Amino acid sequence: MLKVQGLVSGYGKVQIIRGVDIEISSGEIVSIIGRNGVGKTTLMKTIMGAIRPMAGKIEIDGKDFTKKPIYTRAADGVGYVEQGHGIFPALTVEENLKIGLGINNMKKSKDLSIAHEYFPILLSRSKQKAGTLSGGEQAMLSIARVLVAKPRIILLDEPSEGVQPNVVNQIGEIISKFSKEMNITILLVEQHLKLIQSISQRAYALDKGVIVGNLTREELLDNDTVASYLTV
Ligand SMILES: Nc1ncnc2c1ncn2[C@@H]1O[C@H](COP(=O)(O)OP(=O)(O)OP(=O)(O)O)[C@@H](O)[C@H]1O
Repeated sequence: MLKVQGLVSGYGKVQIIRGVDIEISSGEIVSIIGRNGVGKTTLMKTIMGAIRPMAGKIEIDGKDFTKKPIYTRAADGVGYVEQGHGIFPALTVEENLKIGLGINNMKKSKDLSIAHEYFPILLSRSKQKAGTLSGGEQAMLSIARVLVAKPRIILLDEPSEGVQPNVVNQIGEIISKFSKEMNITILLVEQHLKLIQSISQRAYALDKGVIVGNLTREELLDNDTVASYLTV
């Protein structure tokens, strides 16, 4: 479904991602784990088209995405939940969700039912300004906003950030549920060990811009093994 080969990217002339290979099948939930600053967000942004690769190839469903810009991704079924959730705080929950439907559909009363089906709390908060939501609700909104476009793959960058532990569990269960029911592939960047372990089928470990581990589900469930990739 997603195939990344020999990917090199960074900022200016500085290489942060230094030859990454990743392969994910349709419907899989796969995590990228690694310490702070190893390049996880840079990798996600490169796959998403926000950073142009210096070398390598990105394929999604057999189509070459290497040089495609970020704004074509949503129409091609690729959703991105950026680190820090990326919601619009001055807009209402409903307006944020409508943005997920695409700029052309903003004024139409399009179907947001998928968002409400998986995140019912957002229905009761429809008219509330997104900036006044709790951390957990903001995380839910950021995921729901991508979900309304019915993507085939979602890149999720640290959805647990600023979210209470019990709500992180709840969000994890919802991600697993819609991934299974809608056959959505998930590439997850996380530091939150429990979330990684509860929903990932396997994981890649990233260190200094290269893949240093390819962990099976069994290896992921071993706290010491995972911790060795997450701690400094
Ligand atoms: N816009 C930028 N310009 C230059 N360097 C950057 C930029 N964004 C990130 N970097 C650098 O790239 C490196 C990797 O950062 P990145 O955010 O990808 O790491 P990360 O693994 O996602 O970290 P974290 O877990 O803290 O989010 C860091 O050294 C960072 O300082």
